[in-house]
This record gives sequence, structure tokens and C-alpha cells, in this order.
Amino acid sequence: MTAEPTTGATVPEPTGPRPTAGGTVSEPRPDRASPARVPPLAKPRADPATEPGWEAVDAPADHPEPPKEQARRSRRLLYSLLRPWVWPSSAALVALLVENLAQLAGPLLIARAIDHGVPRATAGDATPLTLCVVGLIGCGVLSAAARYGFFRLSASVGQSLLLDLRTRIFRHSQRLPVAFHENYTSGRVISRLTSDVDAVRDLVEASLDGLLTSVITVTGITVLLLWLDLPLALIVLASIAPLLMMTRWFRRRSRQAYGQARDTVANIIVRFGETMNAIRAVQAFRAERTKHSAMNRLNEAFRDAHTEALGVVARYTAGVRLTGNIALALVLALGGWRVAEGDLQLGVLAAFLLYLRRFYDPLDELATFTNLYAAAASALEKISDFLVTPSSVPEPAVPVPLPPDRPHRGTLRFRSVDFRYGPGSPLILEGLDLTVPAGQTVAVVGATGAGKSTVGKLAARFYDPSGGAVLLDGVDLRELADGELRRELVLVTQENFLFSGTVAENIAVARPGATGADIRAAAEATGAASLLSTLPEGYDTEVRKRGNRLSAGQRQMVALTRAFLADPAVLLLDEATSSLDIPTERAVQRAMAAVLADRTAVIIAHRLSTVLAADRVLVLAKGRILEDGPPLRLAESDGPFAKLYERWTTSMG
Ligand SMILES: Nc1ncnc2c1ncn2[C@@H]1O[C@H](COP(=O)(O)OP(=O)(O)OP(=O)(O)O)[C@@H](O)[C@H]1O
Repeated sequence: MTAEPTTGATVPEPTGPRPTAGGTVSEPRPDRASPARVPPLAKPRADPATEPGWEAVDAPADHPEPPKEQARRSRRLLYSLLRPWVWPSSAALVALLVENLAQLAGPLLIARAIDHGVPRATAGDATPLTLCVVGLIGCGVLSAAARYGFFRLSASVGQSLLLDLRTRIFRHSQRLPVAFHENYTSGRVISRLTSDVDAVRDLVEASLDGLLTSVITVTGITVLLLWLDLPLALIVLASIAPLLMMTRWFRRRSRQAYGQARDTVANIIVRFGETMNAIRAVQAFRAERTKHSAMNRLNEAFRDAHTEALGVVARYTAGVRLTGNIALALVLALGGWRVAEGDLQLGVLAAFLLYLRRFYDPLDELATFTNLYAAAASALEKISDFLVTPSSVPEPAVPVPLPPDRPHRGTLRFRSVDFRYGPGSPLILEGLDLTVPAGQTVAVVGATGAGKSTVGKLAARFYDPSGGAVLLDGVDLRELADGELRRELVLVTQENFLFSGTVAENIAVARPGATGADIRAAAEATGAASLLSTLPEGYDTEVRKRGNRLSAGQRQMVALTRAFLADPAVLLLDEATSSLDIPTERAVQRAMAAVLADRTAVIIAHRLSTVLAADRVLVLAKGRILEDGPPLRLAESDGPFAKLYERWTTSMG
């Protein structure tokens, strides 16, 4: 049988390539690294993710501008996140505006102090100078208070918004069907939840501050420069044209570079999670070196992509600084000459130069913001893509309830079911007709790849049939509410997945709100109680990660007790293949008998004892039923089951 995704998928710890102090994954975050320390642009290497066995998992090969619809969808997501926070966000904006205006007043007050305050003080009147000093202090206090208010407000808005985003991703990932998760690995979901959300966080935390401060400062200073002295202001304005060209170039390049860096980090997270999940297999097959070198190549690709991104930042910030310094030198030369000519006051020149320094600084900020925006835009695209993924097994808008007065609960019917896993995939089940009356236990057997697990997946509605219908008590599964379907029909998979927590908590998963007495009663009924009593803390024993602390037999007993507590009308059981010692095997058989009593069961059977205990056996081959009947009768005939039975009994000696 194929390894079945369990109801609790095996999700790796959210661990990444470079865990930070907070334990989150480090990511391609736009750095404010000094451009001088940035190495020259590295040539992008061949993508190691496309090497055999390491196919790219999360990314297209290159990063064209996103299609308009995708960009629109990301913006819609951002607006929907911001909508509940309109008022606090507006208050934060006002605080930022106040802070910037208070800052901008500084050089004007200094100019006034130099040109009027100091000469008047020299003449014996200290009042104008004192007023300028008091004004400066007042502006300083106002600016500090406004900054405090801004930080408090923006932090609370930002964090609430991120909480909302994380909640949406997690909720949606839980709603998406198993069919989706079979393709979209848990690593990719984790990448959405960690590094992509972090990119959005960086944008949210830095954007209001960086972008708006830049815009307010640049606009305010432009107006002030024009007002202070037109000829000098024209020199500054002339420098804007090359700056705009540089910014355009930078936007395009940094978007590409950060998009690539994000893809490589997503690949690292996915592969890291996969390797850690399969660590036993990796070590058993001594695959460490292969995995290590493959991971190294991914890490190198990440380094190269990030270095490339930093190289773009380095070129841009260097260009902005150079332009700014040339403009500053020209203003100083022309302004100094005009002061000497008596054409311009010294204080005005001083204020002009002070403003000019502040004029170019925000452009550096703008570069950082553009990077953050590029990273966040690419993250938001991925998150919004994920959030709009529709369920391939949607819940009906108007569910049909199961008939309340049916005499027997749990008649399962496959009516002319055709099934393929995807368009263009081969037909796995073809015209399957099967009725399992309420209370009957059916064992499904057949060669590997015959379609046994697929029958279970369709009955559990992990997939919908491509043709025909699966019905429970006469109602098409597609018309049943999810809650009702999960209550009536429970799938117990081979892995017997246990969550971190105690044994009791793991049993109670089946029925939230079950009391300790309910749990103990279920364990008594299946016989698990005596097996579990050997555990150090009984029901309160921590099973540790994925039930590592329990033996295979104990895990099966917990899983069966869980199914017993769920008390479904139909039980789908993908029997574990691992062999157990004789006493445990007997205990599991007894538990199965308790769980199966009085309910419909479809068992994908691997043990002869299970098959013989069933009311009916189905022999499946290539998605069709070859034989159908009571096990002993089929064993006595000379059909495929008789041959299987003979092989089984011979192999058991
Ligand atoms: N998620 C999937 N996507 C595409 N094909 C799949 C998927 N799962 C199973 N198949 C294919 O469907 C066919 C039937 O698989 P299924 O797991 O139902 O067989 P099985 O009888 O349970 O086999 P086994 O006993 O080996 O698990 C196989 O050819 C398999 O390759």
C-alpha cells in the first residue's frame, strides 16, 4: 500500500537553515549592510534544486513581473488585512507626520538663530536667540513624543495584522484536503507560515516608518529648499532625474534578486523538513553525504542569490550617495560664492546644507523599503496564491443531512465509481460497484497497486470520484456536511499517527471534550488498558514526538482506542503491515474485534487473521473487483483468493 497521509500529517518542526534567536527561520531579508562590505555580484549558478531528486519545489525558474491578477490579489490580501486597523493606522500616520514636521523645523530655527538670534544677542538682546533655542527643544520633545506614539501604534497594528495572517494560513492549510497536501509539501506550508510571513512583517514594521518618513521628508524639504533659495534648489532638483533612473533600475533588479532568494530559501526549508522527517531512512541508507552535498548546493544557491541582491543594493546606495555628495559640493560652491557676494545669508546657506543632507538620506531608506517591498510582494503573492487555493473536495453550500430515522447506520455504497488521480493520469478504479451493508466487515485484498488504498481514500472523501458516486446511507458524500462526514466515518491509517502529548490526550483526539472516564472506558473496551498500564505514567505518559516513546503495538492500540471512542458508523482501516509479537498481535486482534463490533468496516487487510475474521473479502485487481464473498467459501474455491490464501498459509509454515 502506498504510505497514506494520516489525519495528522507529519509536519516537521518549523526549522530553517539559520535559526535565529527567536527560533524562526532566517530568510532573505533586505539588509542595510554597508555597501562597501558587499562582495561583487556573483554569477547565478545552475539551480541545484533542478538536479535529480531535488526538483524545484516552490518556484518558477525565473521571475518575470507577476501577472497583473496575481499582484492585484496580493494587494487585495494586504487591504483585507489592514481594513480592521484603519483608525489606529491613521493615528500612527498623524504621529509620523507630526514627528517629521517637528524634525523639519530644526534647520529653519538654526538659520533664524544664526541670521537674527546671534547678531541680536551680540547687540545685547538675547530674546530671539532664546526663543530659537526653546523652539528647538520644543521640537525635540514633540518629535520624541510623536515617535513613541507612532511606535506603539504601528507595533500593535503590525503584530495584530501578522497574527491574522498566520491564523488565516494555518486555518486554510487545515481546510485543504489531503489531495492538496499530497502535492503541496508540509515544508511549503511551513515556508508560507514562517519566512513569507516574516517578509510581510518586515514590510509592515519598516514600511510605514521608512517609506512615509522618506516621502514626508523629501516633499517637505523640496518645498523648503524652493522657498529658501530658488537657484540652489534648482541644482538639487537637477539631481533628481538621474536618481529616478537609478531607482527604476533598482526596483526591477532588486525584485528579481529577492524573488530568487525567497525561492531558494523556500527550497531549503522544504528539503530540510523532508530530510529531518526521514532521518531514520537517511541514516539507515547512509544517505547523509548525498543529502549533505545536495543541501550544501541549495545553501550555496541561497548565498549567491542573496549576494546578488546585496550587490544590487550596494550599487544603488553608492549611486545615490555619489549623486548626493556632488549636489552638496555644487550647492556649497555656489552658495559660498553668493554669501561672499552678499547675495545670500549665511544662516540660509547653513539651513540649506542641513536640509540637503537630510534630502538624500531618505533615498537610502527608500532603497531599503524597496527591498522590503520586493521581498514582501513576492511573499504576499505566494501567500495569496495559497489562500485562494480552492478545496478539491468542497463542502456543499447546502448540505444534505443523513436520514434521521434510518434503521441501520452505515451503509456504504460505491456506485459505478471511476477514479483517476489527476487529469491525464491513468484510471485507477473503473466502474466500481460495491455495497457494504450496515454492520458488515469487508476485507479488501489484492496485489500492490491494485487500488485498495484508493478505495479507502474515496470512502473517506479525501478525493471525489471522477465518475459515479460514493454514498453513505443513500447520501452522496459530496452532499454531506464535513462535520457529519467525519463523525460518521473514521479512517485509521497505517501510521497510527500520535501527536505530542499524553496517551489520554491522543485518545481524546477522537472526541473533543471526552472525560477521563470516557477515555478509560474506551481503553477497557479495546483491551488497551492493560497494555497501557505498563507505561511509566499510564494514561499520562507523554508519547513524545510522533509517539516515539510507544512501541508499534502500543501505538496501534492507542489508534484503535481512539477509533472506538470516535464511535463512527463506518470505520476504514488501513491495517499496519509491521509484524508484532504473538501476545501483542492477539491484543491488537481483540481490540480490532471490539472496534469493529456493530459497525460497518472496510479493512485494507494485511493479516490472514483479519481476513478470516471478516464477513466478506474483496479481491481487487487493476481497480476492478475480481472476487467477492465470504473468506472461507472463497478459500475453498479455486479463484484468486484461494491462491492468495494458499500462499499465505504456506508462508506462515
Ligand atoms: N496520490 C497519488 N497520485 C497519483 N497516483 C497515485 C497516488 N496514490 C496512488 N496512486 C496510484 O494509484 C494506483 C493504486 O494505488 P493504491 O495505493 O490504491 O494501491 P494499493 O492497492 O493500496 O497498493 P499497496 O498495497 O502497494 O499500497 C497505483 O498505481 C499508484 O501508483
